[in-house]
Amino acid sequence: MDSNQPILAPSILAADYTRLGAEIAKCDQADIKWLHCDIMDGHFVPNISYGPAVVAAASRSTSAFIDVHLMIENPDDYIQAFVDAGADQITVHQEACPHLHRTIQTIHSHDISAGVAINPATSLHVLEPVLNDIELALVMSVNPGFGGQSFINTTYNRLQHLRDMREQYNANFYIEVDGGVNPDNIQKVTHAGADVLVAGSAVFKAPNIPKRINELRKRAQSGREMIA
Ligand SMILES: O=C(CO)[C@H](O)[C@H](O)COP(=O)(O)O
Ligand SMILES: [Fe+2]
Repeated sequence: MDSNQPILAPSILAADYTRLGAEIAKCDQADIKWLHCDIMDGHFVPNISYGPAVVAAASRSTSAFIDVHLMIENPDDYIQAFVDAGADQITVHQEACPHLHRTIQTIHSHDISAGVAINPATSLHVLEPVLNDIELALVMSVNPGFGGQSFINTTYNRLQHLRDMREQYNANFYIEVDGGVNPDNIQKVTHAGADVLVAGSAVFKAPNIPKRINELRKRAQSGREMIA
């Protein structure tokens, strides 16, 4: 973790796929640092999104950090494919990994960052064994599988709790939040402790994408400044 500024990570799940390069170029106009790619397999989550070919295309079209969120069963089987597609970080779900340390080690063996995600109903305590091994913890604020869902309000307390756990363990990972982030709640989300904000619909359904990104970032920063 090397930034004190909140990071906005647009999720291309909500982009217009007929013009993906142009949509990403609009994000680059607002100088995005991270781009979030959502992989869904129809098993771990009840929806299918896209695979490594789309991640490779996205990666070729921007110099942003490619943040891959695997909502799939048996993620170990696909790590190599997403590394080859240009992933700078791969996040797996704790719920999909019976041998979590091994999966994290496999991701690290490719010299990229490793993240672990948890669903809204999963206890934060499952992260304790790996808090000192990861670069990112992803707190889902919706049940994964679809864009455009409403933010679950219990997430605020979970973010505060995870921030306390990070301090207690003297750990150094980003706290990312994903699902239903919008201009009305983003300030409260960073105030609760999130460092990285994924936003799909709030970015790509906006009439002016660069303007919306700047608005979200400004509000995120003001929430961060409210932390004592
Ligand atoms: O992982 C995800 C869904 O499972 C997406 O990253 C998330 O839903 C972003 O979309 P939105 O901002 O529209 O909620
Ligand atoms: Fe995601």
